Amino acid sequence: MRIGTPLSPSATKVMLLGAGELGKEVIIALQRLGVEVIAVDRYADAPGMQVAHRSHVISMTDGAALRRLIELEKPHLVVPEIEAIATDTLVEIEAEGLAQVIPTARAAKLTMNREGIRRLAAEELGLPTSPYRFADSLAELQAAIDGTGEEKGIGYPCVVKPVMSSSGKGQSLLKTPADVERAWNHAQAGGRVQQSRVIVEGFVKFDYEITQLTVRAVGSSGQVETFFCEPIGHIQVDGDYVESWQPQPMSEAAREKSREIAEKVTSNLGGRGIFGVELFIKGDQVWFSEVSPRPHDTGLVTLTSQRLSEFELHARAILGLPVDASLRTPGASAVIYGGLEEQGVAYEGVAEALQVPTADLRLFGKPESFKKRRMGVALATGGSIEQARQRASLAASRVTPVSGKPATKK
Ligand SMILES: Nc1ncnc2c1ncn2[C@@H]1O[C@H](COP(=O)(O)OP(=O)(O)OP(=O)(O)O)[C@@H](O)[C@H]1O
Ligand SMILES: NCC(=O)N[C@@H]1O[C@H](COP(=O)([O-])[O-])[C@@H](O)[C@H]1O
Ligand SMILES: [Mg+2]
Repeated sequence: MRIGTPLSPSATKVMLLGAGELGKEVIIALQRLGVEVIAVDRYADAPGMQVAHRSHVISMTDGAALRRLIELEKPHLVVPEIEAIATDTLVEIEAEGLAQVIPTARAAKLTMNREGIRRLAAEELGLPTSPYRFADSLAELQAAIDGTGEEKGIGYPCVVKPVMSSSGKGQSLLKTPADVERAWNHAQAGGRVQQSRVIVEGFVKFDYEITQLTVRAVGSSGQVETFFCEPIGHIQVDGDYVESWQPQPMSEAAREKSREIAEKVTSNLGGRGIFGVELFIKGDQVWFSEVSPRPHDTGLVTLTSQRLSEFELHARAILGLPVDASLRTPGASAVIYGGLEEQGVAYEGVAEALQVPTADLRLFGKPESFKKRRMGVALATGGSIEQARQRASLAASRVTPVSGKPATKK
């Protein structure tokens, strides 16, 4: 593997499709290795665009626009950073040999839609998952929950999600029949793309949930091998992550099963790169939930807890370079939300946050804040997970997004 000089004919060129907080860190890792990086997203000044060599604003679900851009830029690698992409175009691009899609175009296509990855995991690979059904209308959703003569329903409690969405958008927990219509309407409003189909899943009463970061990278054998990071524990509120820590203590049996499931699903998806395998754990029992064939938001903790963060691991793996997935120290991350709806916000309390021992911050630089938009993250390490979590949460709580408008003179 050789790496060229950016902005010269020898450049090694990587295009990120999606340039949010996760892409920004991947881009920084690639920049450090002397890679030429092109960032793409649906809006200008996305976090990753601020650290890339150049950027483009397009609708990434528009296949023709995506193809034109790839033909123009001729990247060696195309790296999806979000799921809502014209993945059929990626399949074509890969087949035509125009660029290599990370980890594979098929992985991007299957995981863009909850139906693709769920059917692969449960029906083809036989992995344990929550019971599930799909529905295209309110009536079908009700029938999927209640059951029909011959088919048992999912029942209550259950979870309804648009088949294409992320970070909990459009997701509802249903406890009684009175919740069904609201859940259907919420899913219709919350999907990332225009798509009415939903999945309804039986609610898994897990003890805790983890992200099993799994890296497929060239190993000492010269072949692609599988490497596991220590499990990441996390807390989700309304389907969106608010806190994560590493390592999550687990029984030996649950840890082994988690790695087996992660190995099965990632080796089927193939290619090189990092995957975030989401698993629910109860005692020694493990359920597969979903997988991101890319860095995972809960893995932001690895910026402080691992020798190589999940972003550096992704950068190395996709370039065919060796990886080291080892833990450095217990660590934790805590999310900083926008809290207000405004462009160009400012952040107060940064110095106070960084006074917390071991604390670090990432402010993503998103041009527009929404109440529930993730704008930054606090990181901390500690002698124990508890200490790291307390420090990260304290640091996050000290950062306050405020109006960035100049104060008007009286
Ligand atoms: N069937 C279920 N049983 C219990 N909890 C669930 C179930 N499905 C989802 N959850 C809870 O909601 C969270 C988000 O669900 P899921 O990962 O499917 O949504 P998402 O929109 O893809 O989120 P992200 O993009 O952040 O991964 C889970 O991590 C879990 O806490
Ligand atoms: N769970 C998926 C996830 O965390 N994705 C991350 O959030 C960004 C979108 O943020 P936005 O919605 O604030 O634009 C994505 O670009 C990615 O970095
Ligand atoms: Mg998830």
